[in-house]
Formats: sequence, C-alpha cells, structure tokens
Amino acid sequence: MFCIYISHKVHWSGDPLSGYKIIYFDVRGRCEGMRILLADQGAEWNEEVLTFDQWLKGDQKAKAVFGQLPGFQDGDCVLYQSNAIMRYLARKHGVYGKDLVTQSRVDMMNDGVEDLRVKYLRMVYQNYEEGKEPYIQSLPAELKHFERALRENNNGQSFIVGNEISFADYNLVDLLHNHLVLAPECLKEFSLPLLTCVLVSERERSDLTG
Ligand SMILES: N[C@@H](CCC(=O)N[C@@H](CS)C(=O)NCC(=O)O)C(=O)O
Repeated sequence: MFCIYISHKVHWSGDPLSGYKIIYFDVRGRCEGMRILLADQGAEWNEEVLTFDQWLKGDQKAKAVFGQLPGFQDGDCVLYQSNAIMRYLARKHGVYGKDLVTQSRVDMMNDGVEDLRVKYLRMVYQNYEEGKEPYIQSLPAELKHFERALRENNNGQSFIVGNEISFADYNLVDLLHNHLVLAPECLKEFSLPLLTCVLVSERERSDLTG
C-alpha cells in the first residue's frame, strides 16, 4: 500500500481528443479512485468538468444511464457507475488480479470499500451535524476489517489482495484519505502501522491532488 503515492504522477495529455475522458464535477468524489489508478499506471486522461448550474440544465443528466455522474468514455465505450468504470480500467491496465479467485477477492474488498463509502456519503450529505460524532465513534469497527485484511496478507507488506496492486487498493486509499480529512486521528489506535502508512504517505504528498 505504501508505494502507491510514491509512484503517483499525474499525466494530463491536454488533448481533448486523446485517451480516456472522465465527465464529473469539480470534486474528488467518486472519481478520485480512478484518477489515482490512472496516474499510478502512467495513463493519460481528460476531464469534462461540469458546474452544478450546467448539471441542473438537465442535458447531461438525461444522457447518463442512471441520471448521475461520473460518466466515462474510451473511444466507443461509454460507461456510467463509478465501480464499473474502475473495473473497466482495472481490466485494461491489468490491476484486477490474474485469476478467478484473486479477482473475486478483489471484488469482495472493493465491495467493502463501497459499503463504507456509502455510509460516509450518507452521513456527510444527509446527517452531518448530528451524525458526524457517532460516525467517527463507529469508524474503528469499520476500519479494522481493512487492517486485518492487510495484516493477514504477508503481514502488510503486500496489497489488500495478493501480491500485486489492484483497483481495490486505489479505491481504499481514496476512501481512507476522505476519512483522514473528516477525522485526522481516526487511525491512531491501530497497532500495526498499515493503514497509517497509507495516510502518512498521502499527507507527505498532499501537493499531488491539492
Ligand atoms: N452509484 C453511482 C452513484 C453516482 C452518484 O451518486 N452521483 C452523484 C455525484 S457523486 C450525482 O450524479 N449527483 C447528481 C444527481 O443525482 O443529480 C456511482 O457509483 O457512480
């Protein structure tokens, strides 16, 4: 996990006609995991950034398969749903695990990331004032699952699954970063430095994503 941000360089082609296109708002949100994946894999991409006013006009919403962003385009391939986009990129860049069992474990861990992301988003957008403290109290019980998975895989010297990076690692790094912003102390109690490592690395490289 620690090495993710070490090799994280943002590639930006500047050419709107080349490479991948991400269509989203001007936030990290549900696109930051894919941005980290692409940057770490040395890929180029462009972004179509919508303001909320543009979104409210409704044209993009009408085009989106489920009426929401992010959207994504790679040539003829147009996708919506952030985890479907992550999986597409993971298959293209070989970060989905090499066999059926590994791929299924990567899916399992990514589903765990998604479950916690949904709880986080509900709290932030629907119940922030009353929900923030209870949510932070509940975090150790949520995060311990990820630490255990890391610990049980080569005592944290590898990745969340197996011995190669996968899209679930990228998604997890982004989710942990969100939690560091919400509650900077939330990882302190973990005895092993595994989750902390990811975030120390992120902190040190905060210049990358602003
Ligand atoms: N399950 C979808 C959720 C997408 C989603 O919630 N999109 C939000 C932004 S993060 C959105 O488009 N909100 C505007 C709207 O619903 O009109 C995914 O993972 O892509």
